[in-house]
Amino acid sequence: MSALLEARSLSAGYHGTAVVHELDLRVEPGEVVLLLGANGAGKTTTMHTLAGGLPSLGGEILIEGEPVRGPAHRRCRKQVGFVTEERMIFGSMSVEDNLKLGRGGLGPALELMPELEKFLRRKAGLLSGGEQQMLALGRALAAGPRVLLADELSFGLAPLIVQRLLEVVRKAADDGLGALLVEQHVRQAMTIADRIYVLRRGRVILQGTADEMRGRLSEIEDSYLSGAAA
Ligand SMILES: Nc1ncnc2c1ncn2[C@@H]1O[C@H](COP(=O)(O)OP(=O)(O)OP(=O)(O)O)[C@@H](O)[C@H]1O
Repeated sequence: MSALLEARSLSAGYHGTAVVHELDLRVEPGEVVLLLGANGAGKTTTMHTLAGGLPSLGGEILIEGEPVRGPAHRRCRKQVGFVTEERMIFGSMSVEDNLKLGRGGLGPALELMPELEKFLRRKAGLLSGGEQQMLALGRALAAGPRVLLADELSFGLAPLIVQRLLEVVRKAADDGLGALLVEQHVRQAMTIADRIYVLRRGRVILQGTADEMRGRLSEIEDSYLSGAAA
């Protein structure tokens, strides 16, 4: 069976110079997959390339078994949702209007994130960082993507909010979504993850199930995720 999202020997980078080399990665329906690595390992470059914001420098990206090449809007049509730490919301618009702008509309977003109901008339820019990210994630998931790419979804947020955002992603995966997450909150993210890839200098140096990795978490953090290991 085809993976929802697959990178085959993907090279990615800037101005023709690869910083991610021959990456092989799969996300299956129902899976939450973590992409980990120290600063500069190539996680964001990988996510932007998979999302279509950066052209790939080699290899293939397949969505539901079909190779994709086009720019980001073409990939969105292929049902890839993308959320980043930059909280893609319209700050001067109300929460309600932000949700209505999403392809999924208001109802499904509120079902996913009932917390947003009490803020509907508030300008999105006045919400806390965590509430803004709930808005961005709720809107992205309400659109019903097959794949969610989330780059530092919970950057700078309090643990309780991080837990809530991760729970929502887990629930969506339980309903059939495939999610690829880059997360600084490694221990928390591991609690909802199925599989993990660890990148170092743009190459996968470790991969396995979350169960396999959980027992080795301290070692993984010391060896691969510290700044010095980039
Ligand atoms: N716009 C850019 N132009 C040129 N090189 C870049 C650009 N953005 C990132 N890089 C380089 O690409 C490499 C990978 O960076 P990337 O941001 O993908 O890593 P990362 O794993 O996401 O790190 P971090 O956790 O710090 O965000 C780094 O060497 C970085 O300096």
